[in-house]
Amino acid sequence: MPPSPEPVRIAIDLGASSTRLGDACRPVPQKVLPATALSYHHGAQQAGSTLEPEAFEDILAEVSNLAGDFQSPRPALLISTPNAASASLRQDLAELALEKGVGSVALLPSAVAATIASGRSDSLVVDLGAGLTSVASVVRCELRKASLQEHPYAGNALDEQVLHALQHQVAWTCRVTGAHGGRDDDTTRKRQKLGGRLPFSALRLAQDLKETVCFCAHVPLASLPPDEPYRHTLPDGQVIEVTSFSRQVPETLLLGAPSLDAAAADPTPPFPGLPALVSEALVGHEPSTSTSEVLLVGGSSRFVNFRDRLQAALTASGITKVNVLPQRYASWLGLSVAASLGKPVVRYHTKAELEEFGKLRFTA
Ligand SMILES: Nc1ncnc2c1ncn2[C@@H]1O[C@H](COP(=O)(O)OP(=O)(O)OP(=O)(O)O)[C@@H](O)[C@H]1O
Repeated sequence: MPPSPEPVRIAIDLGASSTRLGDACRPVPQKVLPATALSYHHGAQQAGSTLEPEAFEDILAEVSNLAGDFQSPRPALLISTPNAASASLRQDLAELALEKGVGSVALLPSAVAATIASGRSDSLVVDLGAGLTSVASVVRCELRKASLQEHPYAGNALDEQVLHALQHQVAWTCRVTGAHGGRDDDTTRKRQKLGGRLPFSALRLAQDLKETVCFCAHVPLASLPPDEPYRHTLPDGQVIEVTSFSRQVPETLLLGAPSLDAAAADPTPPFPGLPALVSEALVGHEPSTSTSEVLLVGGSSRFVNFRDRLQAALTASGITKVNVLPQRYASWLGLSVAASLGKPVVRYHTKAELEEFGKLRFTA
């Protein structure tokens, strides 16, 4: 009998801003889907959040496209997600994938994937994404849970800071509800000052501004004199002044920020700043490993001067070097490498296990 063919291995990197997926043999994702399973709001990444199976349908449809179909040989999935906050989310996706006909599933915390992408087996990973900032120690390709620090202050929160800074400068074009409370109506578009519910276009504009005009000052902002006003023209021709927020917004990653929803019934805690998170993580970090270096990943770490400022801020914690990976999607690359390494880095779970225990039992 001829040996059964190897299953196609598909890597899925579930992020808050997008889902990256593709054939795990390739070093870059074949598809980048806009965020679906993890919503824009960081609230969806709180521990214990669950999602309806429909939230994963477009992801599984893409897996089916990439693998040909779910029949023989059934694809093997390798899923990377933020480290702890969305544990129930990755469990849901893994179990649903097995029920839909995927052959086997493995999970890799994103800190482990980033470590593997850097060519190491140990590191202290600082990941600044869209929904989550996390610091985690990885030893011999395993996440040290005692070290894990996560906070929902990341790229999305910075977008909200930019919006807040713009609220007295910009009139937004947005859809308003029709006169009879019906659904949004193109004919009732009006210009209105920012307030109440934010139009998605406003958040998108804030994100673009953050990525293009915001940067870190080369030394702490408090030690610098006020800068000259700088004007920027928005796509609709409005002119705004950006100096009031362009350096302040990324600075909050280092200095910390108050709770964004302090008035809510269940507000998120204030963000203590990255140096404080790293100090906390170092308490659970094994001293035998590379304690003097940090691996910095995630889209929100890409501000000009940010790496150097972080390195300077971490010297008090004994960190002498902050390394960055040049790849845009470092954890996807790590998944791809892990897929080729196989065991012991990756442990695949099957439907038989799901049927026997009623739930998959992941260690990470
Ligand atoms: N050049 C840039 N400067 C600042 N921020 C950027 C830049 N490029 C991307 N970002 C921000 O990075 C974030 C996306 O990063 P990333 O892809 O690492 O997140 P994710 O993996 O989807 O999210 P999470 O890790 O929270 O699940 C977005 O908030 C985006 O605006």
